[in-house]
Amino acid sequence: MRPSAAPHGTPAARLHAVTKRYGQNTALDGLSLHLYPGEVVALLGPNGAGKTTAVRLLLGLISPTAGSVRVMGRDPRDSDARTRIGAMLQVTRVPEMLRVREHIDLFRSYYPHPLPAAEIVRIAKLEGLEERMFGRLSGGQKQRVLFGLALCGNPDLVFLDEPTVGMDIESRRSLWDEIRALSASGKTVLLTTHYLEEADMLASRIVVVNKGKVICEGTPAQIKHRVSGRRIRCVTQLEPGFLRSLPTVADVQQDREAVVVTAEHPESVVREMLLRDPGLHSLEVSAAALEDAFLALTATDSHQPNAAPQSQPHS
Ligand SMILES: Nc1ncnc2c1ncn2[C@@H]1O[C@H](COP(=O)(O)OP(=O)(O)OP(=O)(O)O)[C@@H](O)[C@H]1O
Repeated sequence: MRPSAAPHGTPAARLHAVTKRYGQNTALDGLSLHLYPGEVVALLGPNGAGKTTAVRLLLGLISPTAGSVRVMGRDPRDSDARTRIGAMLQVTRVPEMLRVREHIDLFRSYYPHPLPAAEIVRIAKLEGLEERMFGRLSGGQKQRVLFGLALCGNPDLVFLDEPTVGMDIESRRSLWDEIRALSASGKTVLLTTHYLEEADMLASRIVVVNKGKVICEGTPAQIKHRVSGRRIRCVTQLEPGFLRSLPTVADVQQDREAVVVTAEHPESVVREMLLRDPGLHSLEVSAAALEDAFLALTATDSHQPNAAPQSQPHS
């Protein structure tokens, strides 16, 4: 079972009331984020929300304008902190002409207590690829190498930025298993992803960020619960404006030829829709998904720029 969303104890890493400005642009606005040992935390948010900025601060690559950043109780630029962190970033570039084995050996040499190379090969499923040049690997294989390199120093804290981009379903699922194994062994994982299914499957806690602030956090189930109601999906001639006027309808979205209506009481909404449009077809009613919750949360926040953050910071 996954841990609860209310961890406690000493955080492995924390951002406390952090503001980060780039000139006039406020990327993070008083954001607090605590990561506890054994957690897989998914940081979600629309483009430009501040996710990368938060990760770059925790990696010590940039400094906060205000607030404090700590990794293992230290400044993240401190070498003791840095050697306990592993990162797989979208921007990670490694020489194309080095072989996989050479990359692993090189990365292992940066750390005082590296994992054995064979262990990296096993965890990242690189068997048979050791002698291949990095530049000759497929996109998904490159991702697996970068995952392996992030683990070379046997880190306590691992940052994974969109780790399964470009992977086929089998590789994605096997990487999820490895990420679960990392957290089961007490390591802390911070994951950013645009695949909400990935956050749903992996995260013990989801932190939703928008415009540099935490707008919501909790287990995937708690986040989904924030969107009460269910999803009605069907193909209909009825106008979105009319659908929005029906009792308990919270949201109406077009999805290709279908319309997706979120409503507290789908039965009465469906009844009314069928009455008004006898040609309505392809009807499905399902529970709200994480995607619905995410869209509803970030949309509400966009409409209310001064909405109070709803996180529950840990002291
Ligand atoms: N070096 C920089 N100089 C100026 N502005 C920046 C810089 N880096 C980020 N920003 C701005 O800060 C805000 C947050 O950016 P950030 O990259 O942290 O968002 P993100 O949530 O990671 O987005 P995405 O999902 O698109 O990667 C954005 O408005 C971005 O344009």
